[in-house]
Amino acid sequence: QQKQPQPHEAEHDDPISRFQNYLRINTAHPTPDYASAVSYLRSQAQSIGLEAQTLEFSPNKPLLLLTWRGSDPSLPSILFNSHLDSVPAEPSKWAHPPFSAVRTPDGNIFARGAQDDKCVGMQYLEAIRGLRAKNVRPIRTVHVSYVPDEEIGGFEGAAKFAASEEFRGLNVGFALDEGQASPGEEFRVFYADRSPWHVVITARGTPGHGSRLYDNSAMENLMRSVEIMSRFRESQFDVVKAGRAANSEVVSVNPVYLKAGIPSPTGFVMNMQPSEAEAGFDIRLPPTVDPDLVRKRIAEEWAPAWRNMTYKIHEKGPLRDYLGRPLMTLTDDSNPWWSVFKEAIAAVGGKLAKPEILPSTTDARYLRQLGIPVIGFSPMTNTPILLHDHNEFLKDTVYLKGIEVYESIISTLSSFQDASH
Ligand SMILES: CSCC[C@H](NC=O)C(=O)O
Ligand SMILES: [Zn+2]
Ligand SMILES: [Zn+2]
Repeated sequence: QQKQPQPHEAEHDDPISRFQNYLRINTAHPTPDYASAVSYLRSQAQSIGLEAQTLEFSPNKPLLLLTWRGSDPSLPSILFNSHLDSVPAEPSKWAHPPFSAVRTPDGNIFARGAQDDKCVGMQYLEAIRGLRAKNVRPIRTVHVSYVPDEEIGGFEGAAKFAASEEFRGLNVGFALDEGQASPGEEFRVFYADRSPWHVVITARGTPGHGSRLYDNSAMENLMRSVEIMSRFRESQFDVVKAGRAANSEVVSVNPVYLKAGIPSPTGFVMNMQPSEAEAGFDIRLPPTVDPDLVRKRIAEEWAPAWRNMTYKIHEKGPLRDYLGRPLMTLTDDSNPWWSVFKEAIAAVGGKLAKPEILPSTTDARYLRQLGIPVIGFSPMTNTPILLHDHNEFLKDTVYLKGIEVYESIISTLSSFQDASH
């Protein structure tokens, strides 16, 4: 029987309280409190006996790196990554305040970040705490990183970390990063992310009186593009609805803003047709799609110059690794890390779902860009997918099971010996 949450729960020192403490630090954008999060995690690392260093690749954007030294530091290390930041929350839409980390009588812990991804960040630490208590000593060195700014692209966080001398010095052979919750019994695993493009299309055209019918207005030009893009969106979605591809295996094109009109003190001028109109789209490309074909489609169909359109493609991160290969981690027996990972899951009675492409995007892409194999994984079974949603929560028993899963993963991976890896 769970007790009602009490304000003094933060004083307790058990895995759930420590998770709640981390969740209560407001690291939501646009003003994430990174300093408090890093200071809390450093104190946890110290109580476990891990080495800690804070790196700062951009001012006020600290990155915490913890290290559990292995007995054979010549072997490539293993990295467990998570991000410090969260997306914002609208408190009025939540049943419990988003930074209260309230635990309800049925064990659900409500907080922004409970699934994305403060759970894994703390579970890594709890697993290491548990292993050290059992006197396990890793052969490979284990690193745990807490990076800023994942939710806004990772450009000042993981991207700079991956490009740094410090990172090169870690000699990372394999990494784990966040995944997504699984509503069923099987753990979901992700071998790739989709790459985000933010695309802005702008139409120009003839201005004129609101009563006139004429060709080539900016609005007409923009709306024609929006129709064409909507049709493409539908065609991709149809493939998913027909069961021929997963959501994350097609190109998603979603309009996110429309901007046009001539402002007036009371809203917009209603009897003038504007000379400029703009729309913004969130586009996601699976690694299996040729980006040049999408570029061509944008240039020729979605924003053609002959319809007085211009466009900007903001590519948010890399699409290929340093050898020009799509950013995918092999999940077959040719990748020994994958086999060892599978073993570790089976050892705690876990079932793995068929590996998937993540519909969204994580910092894993910056590591895969370096050729490092990365698996996206957040051990949450029987859990609704609530990342970025209202009332994000994680059940206490699911959280605790995840610690056990990581104990198995960390001990198995860190004791894996193979001459060529
Ligand atoms: C521009 S990169 C954005 C990264 C972000 N990550 C998680 O939600 C996402 O939108 O997928
Ligand atoms: Zn995340
Ligand atoms: Zn997120």
